[in-house]
Amino acid sequence: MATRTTTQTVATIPHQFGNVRQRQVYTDGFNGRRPLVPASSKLLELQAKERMSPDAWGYLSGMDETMEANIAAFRHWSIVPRILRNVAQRDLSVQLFGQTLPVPFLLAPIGVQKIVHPDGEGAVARAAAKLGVPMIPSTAAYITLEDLAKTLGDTPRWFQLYWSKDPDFNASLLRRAERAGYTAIVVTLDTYYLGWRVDDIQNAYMPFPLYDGLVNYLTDPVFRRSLKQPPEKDRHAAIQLYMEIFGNPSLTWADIPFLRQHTKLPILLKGIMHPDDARQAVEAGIDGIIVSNHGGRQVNGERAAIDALPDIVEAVKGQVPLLFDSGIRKAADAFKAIALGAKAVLLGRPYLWGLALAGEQGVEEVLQNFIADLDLTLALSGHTAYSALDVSALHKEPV
Ligand SMILES: Cc1cc2nc3c(=O)[nH]c(=O)nc-3n(C[C@H](O)[C@H](O)[C@H](O)COP(=O)(O)O)c2cc1C
Ligand SMILES: CCCCCCC(=O)C(=O)O
Repeated sequence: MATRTTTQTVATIPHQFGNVRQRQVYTDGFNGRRPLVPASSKLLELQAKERMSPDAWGYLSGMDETMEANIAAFRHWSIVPRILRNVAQRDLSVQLFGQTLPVPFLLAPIGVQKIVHPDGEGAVARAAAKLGVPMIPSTAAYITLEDLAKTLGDTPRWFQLYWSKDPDFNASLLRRAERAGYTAIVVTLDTYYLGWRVDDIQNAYMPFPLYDGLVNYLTDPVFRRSLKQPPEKDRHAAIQLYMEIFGNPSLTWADIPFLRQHTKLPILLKGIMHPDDARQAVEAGIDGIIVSNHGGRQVNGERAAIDALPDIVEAVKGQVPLLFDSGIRKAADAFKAIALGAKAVLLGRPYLWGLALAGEQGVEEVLQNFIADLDLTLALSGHTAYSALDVSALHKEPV
């Protein structure tokens, strides 16, 4: 099967993938069939919007101002290609926490994916596993972290923790993630409340009453013990408890040791936008930082994430790896974030748009396109490895 061959190609020779895929698209025309998803992220977004229910679309969009700013701000930097540098052999891999990731991106944690497609996270995990692209399942997934781990097989996986008000439940999730072979913990710190999302309010839409989206809670022994009746007997009480404990606005830096006490895995904090917070994270012994404004879904009017990255790079001084997300729509965005100092980036909404359009295969095509674009962008800019990029590959544009 043509797609299967491509898949193996990515896993084994990622440095040539851009050309391979381009040849496949131009000469074989995907074995005579049209692509399932557009290669253009703008078209991908438009088609996904047409396919999705207005409620789900509103939820995915979140807020407008910062989301748009995230994308526009990539224009503050441009790539300056170099020539005659022998770029015939290229390396897309990056080393993180002792692991080699085949490509410099991971799939961002995104909750409640079944609102987009009935196969939800399962389809995403299968596509990720085919291509060996690392995935970060959300606490708020529709499929348990254990089942997603089985689907992912050898593909690197990190677990995203929503740090709830119940310490025993948090400890239980961390234990489960370790047992299920996750190799890092991503603690999201910008979502103790959901932001003021006007589309959801207008549509009277919030996905969290969807009982099925709480499987990591419903299957957890600690969560179950806190209920008077099993959730299967009293769904309402389970949902109430979930809503009560989901976010913890009382957390402070003094709580960070709790994480260390309950996991041996590398811990990354997601949602850092201020250099002082980055410094404090390093002082607290955190292993990595994800510079992110949650895709502009939490604080409308917030600074574009890519604009926050250089100051954080400066503050952290290479003491721990930095990752980046919020607004990555094409390889050039990833290239810029990595040249500015991120080790790797998290891909967010675009893979959900692929999911909305064509399930597992849609996600797979989005990822293939992204990898091919990454490879060609590297080659045509005159570089051979993402791990060796630095800010000299960019020009800062006057704003
Ligand atoms: C629908 C949706 C749900 C999300 N759910 C989570 C989540 O469960 N946990 C989390 O840490 N981040 C979550 N995020 C944020 C993403 O991890 C990531 O930060 C964001 O999508 C990046 O912005 P971008 O998609 O515009 O590139 C979600 C984002 C979206 C769009
Ligand atoms: C149904 C649970 C909501 C989890 C939060 C998902 C999220 O992070 C988001 O931005 O939305």
